[in-house]
Amino acid sequence: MRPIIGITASKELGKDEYNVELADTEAIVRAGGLPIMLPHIEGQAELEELAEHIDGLFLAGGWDIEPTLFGEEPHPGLGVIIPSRDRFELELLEKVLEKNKPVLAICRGAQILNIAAGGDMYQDTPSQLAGNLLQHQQRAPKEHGSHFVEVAEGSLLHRLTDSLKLKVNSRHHQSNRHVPEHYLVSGIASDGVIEAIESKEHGFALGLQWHPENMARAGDAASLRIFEGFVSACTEEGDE
Ligand SMILES: NCCCC(=O)O
Repeated sequence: MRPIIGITASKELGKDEYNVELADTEAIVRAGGLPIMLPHIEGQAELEELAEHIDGLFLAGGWDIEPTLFGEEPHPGLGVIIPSRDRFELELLEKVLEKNKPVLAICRGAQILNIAAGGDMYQDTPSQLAGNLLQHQQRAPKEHGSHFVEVAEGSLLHRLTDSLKLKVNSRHHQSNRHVPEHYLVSGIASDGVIEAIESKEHGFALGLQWHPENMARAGDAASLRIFEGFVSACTEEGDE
């Protein structure tokens, strides 16, 4: 059986509808998984059942994150937030990780993964992180790899991609700041921006600041391997 992979839905401010990116569903299907969209439901019993039904969780990209979730008030550079989505993702993530089911978290998802773990983040990286930053909101096409990421040797990301240096796309203004001890920073850009984190305690809980779903669409080998590794981990978990 193909593993069922829940993709957390995105939502536009003021619109009563959910959406998911085609690139996310396509990358999961191409890797052998069955994607389903997860609306922002509430209720501990409902979330528990949802976590039980899915074989893996894909935390998709999207809007900014409510800063009080990591003990801060809003910075002037904070963008749109959708508190119902933050709440839903954090609660579901906790239940999925409790069950040691695989999690692949993209961009905003990598930030949610870190907040759930007890870390914090820059609300607006360009105005909060000193130094010469790279361009993290590329003007190149979505699938274009525009800067490099140094990958930690022996990490899950290394094993998945078989590479210690990846060229990645970049579309974010927020980023992870402090990452707790039980997580590994497994990818970093040359300006110090954290590009990948992974749990040391779970089989597969990986957060990527870039968008491999767009690069996979264009046939990028490392991105395809990330999705294949994720779906394969979801398959193994489902077979237990
Ligand atoms: N924080 C939401 C993800 C996108 C961004 O960081 O700009």
